Amino acid sequence: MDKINAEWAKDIPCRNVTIYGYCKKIKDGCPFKHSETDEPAAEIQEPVPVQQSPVAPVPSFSRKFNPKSSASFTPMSSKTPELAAVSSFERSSNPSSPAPPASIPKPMNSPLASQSSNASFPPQPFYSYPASSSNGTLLNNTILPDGISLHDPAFPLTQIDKTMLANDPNLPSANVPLQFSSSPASNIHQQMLNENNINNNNSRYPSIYPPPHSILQYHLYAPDPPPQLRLPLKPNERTPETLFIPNDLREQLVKKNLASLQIFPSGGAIPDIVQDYFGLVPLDFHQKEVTKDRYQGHKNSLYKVFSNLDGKVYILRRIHDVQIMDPQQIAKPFQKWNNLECNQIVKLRDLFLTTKFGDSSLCLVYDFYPQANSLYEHHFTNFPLVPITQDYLWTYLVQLTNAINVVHSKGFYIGLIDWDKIIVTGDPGRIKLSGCGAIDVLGANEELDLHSKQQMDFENLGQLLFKLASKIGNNANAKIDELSVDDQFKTVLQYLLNDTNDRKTINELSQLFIDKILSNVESSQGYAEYTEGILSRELENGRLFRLICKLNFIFGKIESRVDINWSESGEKFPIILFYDFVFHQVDETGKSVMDLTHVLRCLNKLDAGAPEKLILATPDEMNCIIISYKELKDLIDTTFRSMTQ
Ligand SMILES: Nc1ncnc2c1ncn2[C@@H]1O[C@H](COP(=O)(O)OP(=O)(O)OP(=O)(O)O)[C@@H](O)[C@H]1O
Repeated sequence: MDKINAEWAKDIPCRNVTIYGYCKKIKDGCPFKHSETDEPAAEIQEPVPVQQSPVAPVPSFSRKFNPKSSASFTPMSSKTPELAAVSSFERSSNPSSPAPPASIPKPMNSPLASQSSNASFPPQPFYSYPASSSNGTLLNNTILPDGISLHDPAFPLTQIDKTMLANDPNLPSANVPLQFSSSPASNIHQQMLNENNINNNNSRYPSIYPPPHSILQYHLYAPDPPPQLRLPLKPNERTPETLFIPNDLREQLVKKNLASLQIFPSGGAIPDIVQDYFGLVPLDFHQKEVTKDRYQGHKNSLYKVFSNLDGKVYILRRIHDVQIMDPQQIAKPFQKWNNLECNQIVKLRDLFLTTKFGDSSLCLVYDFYPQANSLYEHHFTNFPLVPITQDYLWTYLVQLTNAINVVHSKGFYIGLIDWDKIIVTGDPGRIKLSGCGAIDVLGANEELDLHSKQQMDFENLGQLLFKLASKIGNNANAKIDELSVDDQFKTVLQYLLNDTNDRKTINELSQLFIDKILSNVESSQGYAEYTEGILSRELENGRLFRLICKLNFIFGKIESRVDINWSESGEKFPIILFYDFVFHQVDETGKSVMDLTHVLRCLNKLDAGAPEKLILATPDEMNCIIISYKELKDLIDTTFRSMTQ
């Protein structure tokens, strides 16, 4: 920053002009290039409408636009409600059609593309904002497209943003409460709904999902190198894997997110909207032949769907061509299964009849578990195959016994326990019964009394475990005694498959493997602690990321190079020194020191505003400042605030 000889700057266009339309430092001798016509913003003329159109009177700016000072900044003013009718703001070469809204400023003071004052901008980024109330107060839990929370005090809104949000007729008004879920997927969903409102104000549903910028690119993360390529670490060095979430778990979670966000081309035989659900993606792509009649002779299909009520992802099972006259036939099973709380049963969320598929279809909506496979697929068809072992058999037995216990204690029965109808939702061998409730609605097994139906559950469980056990060592057609499992497991199978005993109870059953229940509790607890530990490693990432963003917003701005406040005697100079102190440490030989612990320690103290003092020295070590983290924090906050006003 050579302030005395500013010759180098004379050919560089002034950023102030680019951003604000004028340079307030011009009178103080700003050394950057200004064109002759540059004048203070107050003199900028009111925007002149290009033409009066009955559809959309859109202002066009004849000069460089200065959103800060221009009182006429009404990007989507409520005075021009017809603007909403301009669908998707496409560029049009037709002179009689309304011009697109010109020069809408980008959020967060990003430079306007001011080279052409009539340039139109793709509206999407601007309108992906969540709603604001009329006084500009933001609703809670809203996020920017890049995931920065708008109500985060670290990122107060600029006046431009507030004006834009407050005046935007495309955004829902403050009195329409928006239901934001805390899940990222639903935030994205809400954002997408807002985006869609631009394209078609009459539609409540989005046409594009997910918006391209929200697709997670997990393959862009560099994987850990193979062991032979790993560099030996010094005692104080750590690999990212030991500090942050392990790669395989992260990839697994990212894939789950991707699976949730998956879309299917609209049109064709699949309706766009079914009741409160949209974005149907067919799920049952597996190649297996359906040999069983599980739904009283009715065909069935499975879709992943988005709910328009809460933005979450669900699965929708459609049972084709069902005629139900009595509403109670739907209401009663729904109440039963919807109220059931059991970790081993996929929750039924909704149940309705619809004609959207072209027939009278019964639709059952359940929780969606991304990347879940059926037990059969998990162990016998999908790649990589997970070999079935006796440990798996025990854990499945424990979990399914719990499911039967919960259901029987409520006074009903499961009816369907099969390896196609059990999904594996995660480690270690976590399973859930899916598809519960359907046979109740269809009135299957009506000839049986409750006791017989419940006894059928024990038998179904026995048959499932027998089929699984016979796959260990490939003992097809073997008898229980010939299976490659231990005697304790054989005893359980004998109990479950004993035709002569029609008084089986959960108590008797669980006594046969009480030790396995205890070890199951132990392993579940261990896994919970492991995941909690990983979660705690990631705990501060978001906060520190926001802090680093804040520092970077204010550090190294071109204007600061000519601003006296940032010079060695200026009040902002400690920020420059602190930035160097955190990130540009060198050892006594001048070699860079990259110590993550040092960075984290400094940033944490800064964030907390610790009273601890530190010495900040200039690179030539001729000057130094003693300052506390608290003072630095205040200085950085004031600087950041002044930039955002
Ligand atoms: N709740 C769920 N969440 C996520 N994926 C699921 C869920 N339920 C099922 N799936 C996936 O959908 C696939 C198909 O399930 P489905 O219950 O239709 O099995 P199926 O063998 O086709 O049964 P059916 O004979 O009833 O059609 C499963 O293999 C599983 O991968």
